[in-house]
Amino acid sequence: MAGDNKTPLRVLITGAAGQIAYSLIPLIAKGEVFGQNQEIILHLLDIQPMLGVLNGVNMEISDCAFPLLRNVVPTASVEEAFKDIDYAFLVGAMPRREGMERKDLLKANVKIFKEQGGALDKYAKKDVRVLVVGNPANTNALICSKFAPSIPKENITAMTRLDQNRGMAQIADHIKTRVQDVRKLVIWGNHSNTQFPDTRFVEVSKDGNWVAVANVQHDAKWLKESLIPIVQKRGAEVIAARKLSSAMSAAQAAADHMKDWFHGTKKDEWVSMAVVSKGEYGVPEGLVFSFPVTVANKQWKIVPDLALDEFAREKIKITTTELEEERTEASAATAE
Ligand SMILES: NC(=O)C1=CN([C@@H]2O[C@H](COP(=O)(O)OP(=O)(O)OC[C@H]3O[C@@H](n4cnc5c(N)ncnc54)[C@H](O)[C@@H]3O)[C@@H](O)[C@H]2O)C=CC1
Ligand SMILES: O=C(O)CCC(=O)C(=O)O
Repeated sequence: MAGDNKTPLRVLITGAAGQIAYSLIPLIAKGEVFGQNQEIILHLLDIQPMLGVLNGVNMEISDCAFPLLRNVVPTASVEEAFKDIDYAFLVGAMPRREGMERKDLLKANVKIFKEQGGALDKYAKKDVRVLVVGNPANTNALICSKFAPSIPKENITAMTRLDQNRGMAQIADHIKTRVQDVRKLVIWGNHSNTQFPDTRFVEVSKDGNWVAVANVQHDAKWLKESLIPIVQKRGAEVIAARKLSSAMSAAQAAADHMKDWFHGTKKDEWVSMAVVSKGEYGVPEGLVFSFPVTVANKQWKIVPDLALDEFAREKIKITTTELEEERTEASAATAE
């Protein structure tokens, strides 16, 4: 029976009248994130001028007749939206248009995340788990956490799962296998074109066994060099084609991120999440940085002791420098 006897989870989506939310809402309401026995109360936040559109979205939610959906709270009130929430997808922010870099969004968007950090601090449950999707996602998460001092820093993460999914799909296509037969692609760093998609640990399932990608037919140069710019520039490529940024795939990645955080990762599976650094792999403390993680009991853990060669170190340095610059800019913008 839908929901069983469990208490419903209060799940917030911000930017709820926007395009990512439109694809994300049904994934959550159908039980694909928190499970088929978990009832949900959806809190949907957007800004006042979008309330008419949000009302239309709410009508469609009703028309879907989702069995797991106990209630919907569509609102432009930050207090109402963040009140007692268990999980938050912070999507609402200005998206990039053609010709812009994600960091061009920084000044406008970090102010939103300063306000929402304050709202998490004041109104959300203290063990709330947060996924920041709105760009620049890593630095927005850092700012959000800075203004939510009562929420553990580990509970505020940012999304690089779309980059992981993009890379895994490209690899599967390249070596002519199924995407579920590829694992351990690592995204290091920023959700930007400095990110480092690292293929050195990739494994492929062959005849029922996982083997290093080096042991299957592949083009080593493509894997080491070509894949990196493909993944780094995929967001811009979609914008150029659609005249809008990725939405269906972003929603799927957000659902994947939260599902793994909620249910845990499979044995020997790594996923990439941007999480607060405590200095792992030489990344400065406090940056929200994408690492390979495993998850158990709703706690992520960075995969330890991976060897970094000169190439990897250089790439990680580039994305680290960008995140440090973003942190400086964001601190200035939120002090204004
Ligand atoms: N981390 C990632 O992998 C990805 C991140 N993104 C980012 O996600 C964000 C949203 O993208 P879309 O849904 O396509 O944009 P959209 O423009 O369709 O929707 C954004 C929504 O956010 C709302 N919004 C703006 N300020 C808000 C506030 N203070 N509180 C609540 N809602 C607010 C807007 O009114 C709008 O309805 C963008 O920043 C985009 O760049 C998009 C794809 C992937
Ligand atoms: O690239 C962008 O700014 C659009 C959204 C995004 O972050 C992505 O598609 O990866």
